[in-house]
Amino acid sequence: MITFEDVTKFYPGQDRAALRNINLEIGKGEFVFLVGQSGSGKSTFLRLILREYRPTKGTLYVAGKNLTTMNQWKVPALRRQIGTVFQDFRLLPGKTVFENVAFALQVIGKPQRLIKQIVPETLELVGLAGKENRQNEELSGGEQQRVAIARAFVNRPKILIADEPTGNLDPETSVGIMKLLDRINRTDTTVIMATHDSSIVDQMRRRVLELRQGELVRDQTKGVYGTA
Ligand SMILES: Nc1ncnc2c1ncn2[C@@H]1O[C@H](COP(=O)(O)OP(=O)(O)OP(=O)(O)O)[C@@H](O)[C@H]1O
Repeated sequence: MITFEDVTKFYPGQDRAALRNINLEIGKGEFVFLVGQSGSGKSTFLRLILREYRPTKGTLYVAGKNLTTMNQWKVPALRRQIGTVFQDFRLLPGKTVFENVAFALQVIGKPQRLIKQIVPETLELVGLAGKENRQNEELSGGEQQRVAIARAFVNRPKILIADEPTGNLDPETSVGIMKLLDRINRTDTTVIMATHDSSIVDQMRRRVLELRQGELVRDQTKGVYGTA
């Protein structure tokens, strides 16, 4: 699903690479944790997959496409196959739960009839049935993150990218969010999650990729957090 072939990324004006000679493959339906200290390159890794940047060197394939050579006009189609979830939820303010999730389908031109069917199904999946008409501001942090996950998943993307999704949540709420990501992963969605949450990585025992100063220093199946 994702292949990095000797990928290096320099930001303009930087003399140290943010990512250096990354080689790895992530298969369909895998669950991968991306760990490493602040500045080790995790966000850069995720942003390359989203084609927010191109590699400076090397080749990156995502969902069968070569992102290094992909034309800019094809990027929206790529991004429709990748759901994204962030630490700070990024919901549309002043909108209801239903509207936040429906919006993701409206912007890609799905008919209203379909939206009325799919949104409630997805809200049920994430444990928010009955809360369709709540405003974001009336939700707990964990509930807001569930809305964000519903929005990311409502179009059934092949890949879900989660950048510190539990970073603003207490441990108990975080466990609920991880159960949800696990459930989504079991639908054969590839999940890549950057995190500093050692207890979650240690509990889940999934593949762990560790970056250190832009280099891949560990690729461990059923791994642990294990970074200082
Ligand atoms: N837009 C940018 N321009 C220049 N340098 C950047 C830019 N974004 C990131 N960097 C640099 O690239 C390196 C990797 O940063 P990156 O944000 O990928 O790390 P990270 O592991 O995601 O960190 P964190 O855990 O704090 O989010 C750092 O040295 C950072 O300063």
